[in-house]
Amino acid sequence: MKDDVATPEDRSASLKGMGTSRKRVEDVRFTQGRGNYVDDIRMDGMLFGDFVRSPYAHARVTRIDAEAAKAVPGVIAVLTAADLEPLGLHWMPTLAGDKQMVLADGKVLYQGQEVAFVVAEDRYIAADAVELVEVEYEELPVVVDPFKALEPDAPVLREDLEGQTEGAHGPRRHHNHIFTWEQGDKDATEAVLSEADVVAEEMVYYHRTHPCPLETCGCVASMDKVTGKLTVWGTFQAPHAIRTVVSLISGIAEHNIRIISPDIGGGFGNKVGVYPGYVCSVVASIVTGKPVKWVEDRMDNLMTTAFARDYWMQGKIAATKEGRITGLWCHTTADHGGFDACADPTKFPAGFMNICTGSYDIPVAYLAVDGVYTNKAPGGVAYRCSFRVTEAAYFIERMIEVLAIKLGMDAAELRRINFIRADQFPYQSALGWEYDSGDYHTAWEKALKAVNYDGLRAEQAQRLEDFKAGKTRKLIGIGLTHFTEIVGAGPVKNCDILGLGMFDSCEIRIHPTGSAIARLGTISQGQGHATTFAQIIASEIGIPADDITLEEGDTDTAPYGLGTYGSRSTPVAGAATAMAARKIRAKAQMIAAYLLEVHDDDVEFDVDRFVVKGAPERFKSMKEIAFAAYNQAIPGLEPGLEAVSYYDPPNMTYPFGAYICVMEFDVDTGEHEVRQFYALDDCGTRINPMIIEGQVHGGATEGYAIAMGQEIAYDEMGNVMTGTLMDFFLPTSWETPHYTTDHTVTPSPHHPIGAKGVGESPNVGSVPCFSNAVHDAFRPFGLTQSHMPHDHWRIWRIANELGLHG
Ligand code: PCD
Ligand SMILES: [Cu+]
Repeated sequence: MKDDVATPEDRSASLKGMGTSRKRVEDVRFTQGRGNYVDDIRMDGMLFGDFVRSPYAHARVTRIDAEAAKAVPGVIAVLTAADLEPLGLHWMPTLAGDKQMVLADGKVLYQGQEVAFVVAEDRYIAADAVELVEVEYEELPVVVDPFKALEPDAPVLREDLEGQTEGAHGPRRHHNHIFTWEQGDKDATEAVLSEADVVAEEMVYYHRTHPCPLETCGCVASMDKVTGKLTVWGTFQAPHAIRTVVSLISGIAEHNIRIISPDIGGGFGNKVGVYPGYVCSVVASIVTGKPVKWVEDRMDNLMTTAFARDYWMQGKIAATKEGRITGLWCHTTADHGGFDACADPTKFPAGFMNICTGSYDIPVAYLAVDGVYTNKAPGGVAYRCSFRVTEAAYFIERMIEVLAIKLGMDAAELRRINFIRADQFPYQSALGWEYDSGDYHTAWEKALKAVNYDGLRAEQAQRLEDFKAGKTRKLIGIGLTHFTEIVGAGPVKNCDILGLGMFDSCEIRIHPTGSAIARLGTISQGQGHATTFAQIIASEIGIPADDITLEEGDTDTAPYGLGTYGSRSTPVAGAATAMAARKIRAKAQMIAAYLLEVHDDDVEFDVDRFVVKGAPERFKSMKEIAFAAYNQAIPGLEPGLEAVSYYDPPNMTYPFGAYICVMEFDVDTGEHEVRQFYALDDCGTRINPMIIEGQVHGGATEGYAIAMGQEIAYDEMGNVMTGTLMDFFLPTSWETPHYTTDHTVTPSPHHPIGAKGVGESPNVGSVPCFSNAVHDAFRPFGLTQSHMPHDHWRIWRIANELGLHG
């Protein structure tokens, strides 16, 4: 038999298990135009919805006249808040404990807000009719600046909350104030700051941006009046949570709701939240008895769905003369827009921003975050870090640079002397986290060596001399970052969303002939879960990954899970997958021992079989065991071979990375060139190195976009200045830098396979890296801090303000 002669290495290779760069199975479908996205769904009699949106950022809605729109042939209905009110659906709960208007109820709070929902026989008729809905607005004063929003005489944005001094996250001290969240020891930190040798202080702003996935948000809602069953296909990153929310707000029993996330064309956090379009489509389907589709256009998506960041972070960092950091202080003003619609775990209204001590051993720290309402779109979920770790990493990595300037020190050296040492893990941070594992010094040295750091600094110094001598107009900037991520929300004891604990799940069913299907509570949006989760199972139970079907996103078949965001799939659902596989392996072991007529303890697992200890020629392959399981394998033992695991992780995982980039800046035009970008990631055990590399390329490209040009900008009237791809920067292959990827492996001690997440890391790490390169180039001329995005105009302006234009 072939089986008998194959070496364990050959057998292992044929499984395509963990550690192999297995090709992405989903790409066969995607590259041949056979993906199935929401907009591909077509049903008999399907209607289309489109929104009338507010042109004003703050206005009272005094009259809505839909008569002309309703008269258009093919228009079926026009919904307004007045129609939703009797159903109690004119407002909906947000994932952050706030409530949000589904359709304008008396006033609008941001440009693009949903005012009325037109339902028609086709999309074009709906769009035409939208133009005919007459809405009268009475303009109100607009606030787009969160600091101005907190002034005593600022206009009242949320009239529905007037007089409410208690919010979802504690006391409110002003009519536009949402919450104050405090972590750490304020007094101790302030004491350290007042006595320190050196204190560096800076306002670090992380601008408002947007993930802009290729596919916009959308859904098809179909209420079957005969069966009473509501099915909704949609771009949902958390299908089960959506099902529960729909049940809670509609009163439809949860078993009568089926949520399906088909293929998703990129999520990046944009598709975590609940949008008015979903609610309106469901209501319209119930009212009309027909399926209703709603799909945003690009402007809808950019202007109204979950934005990212918009954090003003005032920082102070204290150190000794030698550069040992002694304390960190941060006060953040967080601009949440018109409604607080973030998707952070309940106890963390500013997400995990308290990871802002970063990779450094900082004895005391204090963080306060004030959430503020402004006349901008709500959200704050996205992107590539749902939980504000990007903001935290940007803050600390900028503060380190600012401190290095103040100390007159090399920033690589400053990091080195402050890193948490390998022997300090598990490490308790001053702001309350227990970092599971890390080896920062090793990663840092490897990175510095890989780019020849000293050589780069010498070249940079030479260039500076040449610049001063008038021989060149280009400066070199070296960007450094060492980030620590926190992903895998999360232990149910401290992480829930709307009361739903953030565990995750996997169910595996082995078929008689030894192939299998696995279903998870997560949902891939392009990450390649069908490829990687099968690899975990392959390694755990010895069935080739190619023989395993992986399914996600259908709430009628998948076990309950909290979905995919915050790089939680690998840390949580990945762990559930390994645990479910191990349950199967345990039963397989019993069956194998019985068939081999030895005691359970006398067989051991060997790649794809159980062998009798000391007698490897006596074995039962997993294939044989699977078949036996469907007969009376062991008298009295229940037939079948399947298992489910609901996994509540004991801790988060803490991936980290060392990123270095080299950029050149043309002082006269403000143009830049990314000469080199080196990314070392440590995500613990690596499941699929090729997919990890793809994640790093994608995340770093998004980071490049954010740092160097991407922004959702508003004018003072609250108009979105960047609502189309003409103004919103999305890098193409032309602008995208070349990346060098590298890694170290420090497994997570508590994760069953030692894996940590990686999807978010490259964004968390690359933004400060690019931004630090900009600042580094101009450091010799006195630049300490300037706001992103560092587009050509802003870089030109820096050069100009520093007097470099002669
Ligand atoms: N160690 C390791 C880790 C990991 N991995 C892989 O990698 C990936 C990823 O993972 P993770 O990290 O775990 O993550 P997830 O959960 O899955 O996902 C999520 C993320 O993911 C990322 N990436 C991506 N990609 C794509 N393609 N698309 C998309 O959309 C996206 N998104 C983004 C985001 S944004 Mo948020 O939502 O904001 O929070 S979060 C996020 C997958 O596949 C996995 O399996 C491996 O292999 N290994
Ligand atoms: Cu995150």
